[in-house]
Amino acid sequence: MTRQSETAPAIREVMLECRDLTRVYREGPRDVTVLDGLELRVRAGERVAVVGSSGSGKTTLLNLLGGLDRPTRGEVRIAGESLLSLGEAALGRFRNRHIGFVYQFHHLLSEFTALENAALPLIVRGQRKKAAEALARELLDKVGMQERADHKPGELSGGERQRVAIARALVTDPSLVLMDEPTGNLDQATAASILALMDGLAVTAACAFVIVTHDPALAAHQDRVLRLDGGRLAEQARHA
Ligand SMILES: Nc1ncnc2c1ncn2[C@@H]1O[C@H](COP(=O)(O)OP(=O)(O)OP(=O)(O)O)[C@@H](O)[C@H]1O
Repeated sequence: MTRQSETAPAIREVMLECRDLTRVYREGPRDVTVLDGLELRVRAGERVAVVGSSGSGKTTLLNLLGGLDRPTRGEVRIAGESLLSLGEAALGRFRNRHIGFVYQFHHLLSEFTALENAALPLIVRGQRKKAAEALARELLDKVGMQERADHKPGELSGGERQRVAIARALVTDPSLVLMDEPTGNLDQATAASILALMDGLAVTAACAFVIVTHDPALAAHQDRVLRLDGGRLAEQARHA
């Protein structure tokens, strides 16, 4: 007799969990509740798209998931660790260790080359420059930036800078990648190669992805599509 574990894929660990996540902004005399008791669970290797109208709170949510902002109420746990329990320095180390960011403002360092920018998270982590740059070069190859690895951000197009940011986000082999319109500036062929790279990482490295997008094709490519509305997430589609 075949055991269950030999036939069914193992249920993977929860990599990201939000409970009762609430963010209220104070605007003069009144409070604006943007996220209101939001719940979310993303497993290792799962890719989730978050869609929603402008102003629905997608950026607010990404900032809370990445520990760039603190919730008014509720909590975010990543790889079993509650972000609220971490002080600023520990949070910085935790981010470097577990989270890859691809946000719309790439914040590449202008005086460094594409290669140096992509290697930076590993250098910050204490890895030697040569080893860090070898890994960064591999990632730049995968995003089609091998020819321009020695150029500085000012000498790159918007889409090229975006690809360097993607390489930088993935170079640390993160548990969770948070992306805001990751393929927005890219042509179809380049976007397709980035999606293939993400698919590969979800499978081989069990990386979890949360991808904010207005692009229906990018959303439809993910395992689940969640819609942010009224401060909470509701499942719009499930493809897995
Ligand atoms: N620091 C802040 N102080 C007060 N209100 C804020 C602040 N940041 C965001 N908001 C408000 O919170 C709401 C959600 O903003 P957010 O940027 O998260 O939306 P979004 O879904 O990412 O929008 P878009 O798709 O247009 O980028 C908006 O009404 C916005 O004006």
